[in-house]
Amino acid sequence: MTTSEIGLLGLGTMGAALALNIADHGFDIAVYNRTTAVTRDFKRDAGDLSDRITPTESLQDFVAAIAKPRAIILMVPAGDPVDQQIAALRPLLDDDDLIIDAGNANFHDTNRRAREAGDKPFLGIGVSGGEEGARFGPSIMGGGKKASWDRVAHILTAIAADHEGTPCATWMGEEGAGHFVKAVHNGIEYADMQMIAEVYGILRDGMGLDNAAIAAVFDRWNAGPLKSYLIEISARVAEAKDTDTGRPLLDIITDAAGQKGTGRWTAIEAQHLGAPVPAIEAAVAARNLSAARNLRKIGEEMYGAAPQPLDGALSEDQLEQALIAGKIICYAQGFQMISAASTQFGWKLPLPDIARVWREGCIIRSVMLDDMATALTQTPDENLMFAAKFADDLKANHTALRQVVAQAALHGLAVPALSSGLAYFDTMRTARGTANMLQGQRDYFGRHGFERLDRDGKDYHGPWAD
Ligand SMILES: NC(=O)C1=CN([C@@H]2O[C@H](COP(=O)(O)OP(=O)(O)OC[C@H]3O[C@@H](n4cnc5c(N)ncnc54)[C@H](OP(=O)(O)O)[C@@H]3O)[C@@H](O)[C@H]2O)C=CC1
Ligand SMILES: O=C(CO)[C@H](O)[C@H](O)COP(=O)(O)O
Repeated sequence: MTTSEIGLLGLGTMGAALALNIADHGFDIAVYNRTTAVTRDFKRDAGDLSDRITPTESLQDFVAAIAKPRAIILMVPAGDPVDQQIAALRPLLDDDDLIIDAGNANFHDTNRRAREAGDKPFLGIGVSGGEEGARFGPSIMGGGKKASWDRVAHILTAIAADHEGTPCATWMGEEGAGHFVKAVHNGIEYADMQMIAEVYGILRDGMGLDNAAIAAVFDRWNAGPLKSYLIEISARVAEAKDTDTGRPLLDIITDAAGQKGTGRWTAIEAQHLGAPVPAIEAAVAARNLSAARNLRKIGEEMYGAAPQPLDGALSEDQLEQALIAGKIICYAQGFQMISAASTQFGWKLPLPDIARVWREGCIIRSVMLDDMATALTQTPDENLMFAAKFADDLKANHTALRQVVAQAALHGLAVPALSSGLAYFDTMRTARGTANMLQGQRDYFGRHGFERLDRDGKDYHGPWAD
């Protein structure tokens, strides 16, 4: 039997698309799936690529079909399935065979698995782009030993998205570095999506636009500074019709958002790192609250429906500007978090390269990331809000963000991520804040002490100390 250059286990949405992508780039691939019928269907439906695909129906046959030293991609749900598959595979493998977890693992799990693997090669790679990205060019964020990355870099860079000749696949650092960067990517994704959804709510409830008009607004914005995959697909979602009923699809989708955990992990980790990402945290909270549909129904019955028409208080241009400002602020938070993690975990995460691999292939790809890559190349650890290009953009657009948040509040339209972004902006441009009151309170009730502006030293107390 001819042996394949690489193996892939888990032919779900992402695994099947990734396997076809690998085959499409000329690499022979062995595949295995827990449910055998899926493997057979996959081979049957692979068309011209079928010759490059070796389907297998047992782990033993799967391993035997891969050339040594082997490289095996796992594309199964994060958590126990990954541990189960590693445990099942390792006894069948040689010590120099490489296992690559390409799902959305929690980076703490990837750290643990890398340590458990010891000298046996193991990579954790974040893959973004959804099904289409996986099939035709995802963004890939690698973590683990550099030597292991180098063994498969020719395949990963070949299948990755391409931005003007540069592949969107980069090694980020040791152990869970790749999965950490993917988690922050997803956190930014949550905030970006939430801000778009909030603006959709204003267009719908505040301005009374129908779905087709909203799609047209998003399409128009997609030709300007907001040009991005998420704005583009928001237009497609807004204009879609339900194939069964012919009704606008958005009107029949339940207003409760799912989540698999990456946004929540980002918010939790940001708290551990002391690197605040409040827009991302607001987006995670908004998803949680979206699930509380029964409570929201009770609230509406009790208080009356909040959203009120804006009666011309806001223009579409102001909404566009508010989204520009909000987007810069949420990316600034994400990159600050990556910078903090880089120091905390000793990873030396390449911030400009991270912006570069996000320019194509991934869900948060946008024209803005090009300028972010340039800004981060000049000053990698600087808050993007202070980079000249984005400072200019924020100066031009923050007033609109303020007006949108203010008018939304006055008219009962919930905009938690935009509000949080504005509060972050205002906090970060206020040299004399209000935490002096917090320190006074802490000292009053707990003798925690405070610093003074007019003297050196750390442990002063107020007159209540006696
Ligand atoms: N969908 C997306 O847009 C993206 C997903 N990801 C991540 O990629 C990974 C895979 O996601 P996706 O392809 O969407 O998931 P799917 O649910 O479509 O597919 C899951 C695959 O894993 C297999 N599987 C599930 N549980 C086990 C198990 N315990 N042991 C062995 N095999 C198992 C399934 O096999 P079977 O056919 O037998 O059920 C199936 O092949 C996840 O970590 C996800 O978070 C990353 C980026 C984007
Ligand atoms: O990683 C992804 C995109 O980048 C996946 O689509 C992920 O499932 C999205 O997260 P969630 O399911 O929590 O919305």
